Amino acid sequence: MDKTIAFFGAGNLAEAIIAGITRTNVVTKEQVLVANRSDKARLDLIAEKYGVTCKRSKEEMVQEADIIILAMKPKDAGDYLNWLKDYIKPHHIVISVIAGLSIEQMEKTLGEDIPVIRTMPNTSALIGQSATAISKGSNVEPSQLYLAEELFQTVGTTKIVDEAHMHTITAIAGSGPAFFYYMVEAMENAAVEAGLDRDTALELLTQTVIGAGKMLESSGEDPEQLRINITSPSGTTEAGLNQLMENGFDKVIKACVEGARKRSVEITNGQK
Ligand SMILES: NC(=O)C1=CN([C@@H]2O[C@H](COP(=O)(O)OP(=O)(O)OC[C@H]3O[C@@H](n4cnc5c(N)ncnc54)[C@H](O)[C@@H]3O)[C@@H](O)[C@H]2O)C=CC1
Ligand SMILES: O=C(O)[C@@H]1CCC=N1
Repeated sequence: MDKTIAFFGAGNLAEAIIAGITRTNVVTKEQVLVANRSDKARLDLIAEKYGVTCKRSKEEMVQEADIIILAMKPKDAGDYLNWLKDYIKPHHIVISVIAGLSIEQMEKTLGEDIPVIRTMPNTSALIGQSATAISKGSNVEPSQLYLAEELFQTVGTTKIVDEAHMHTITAIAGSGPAFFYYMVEAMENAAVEAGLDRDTALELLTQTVIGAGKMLESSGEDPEQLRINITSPSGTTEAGLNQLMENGFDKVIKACVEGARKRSVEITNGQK
């Protein structure tokens, strides 16, 4: 890809994407420019680890960039967009990974003529396994959308979606890995309480999650059928599932997804 990519924000998510795009050589390291607001040590670490360029001024970065990636927290996005609007040109493509920041909000500040793309990746980008949803603004050419897909395909799979679904997608795919990690933590703790050593528990759980994910991906069965296949009548799985059902698992998960989704709506509405 003959494009220069400027990251504004060098946090966890930016690092995951930088790791992916530098690993796959979709652009050269020199074509990746990174800025952070204040944490210089963090920037030095990113420069050392990935060989990307972290020494340009923010103004120079915008001038050199073809693609500008917004990777700061939602609360910092407004100030940054207000700054960017004086430097941005219609040849730039702006890609946001920020939860709750709408295309309308970006276009309103930057101008209707600026191509703006909203995405929702997750931190599995670090190992090339993100599930990234992508929505395009009103001024995005098919070739520009393709470029965004190409970029995020270096860190996993991509799916073009209607922006209206971004709140839900942020809950299940952006935040989603954290919910699975929490479930693994809970299962690990339960196994340890029952006397298994932590390392063995985590090793077995990790492969169990990987195996289940790969079955979902490639067995051709839906999750319900895969669950049924494991559940022998009067067996151990049935006994465990009964506990989940009796203790309101479905309700808890629904509340979890709804809580995350609602928070995304609140962020869009400017709530702290
Ligand atoms: N962490 C995750 O799993 C995911 C995060 N996101 C989104 O990615 C964004 C970043 O999240 P994290 O990386 O977790 O946050 P983080 O807090 O680790 O990193 C954000 C960085 O942006 C920097 N920053 C703030 N204002 C800046 C500016 N004007 N110019 C340059 N840098 C600036 C901060 O100094 C900080 O280092 C958030 O908006 C979040 O909604 C999206 C999907 C998943
Ligand atoms: O928790 C957050 O707000 C971000 C967005 C999706 C995942 N992490």
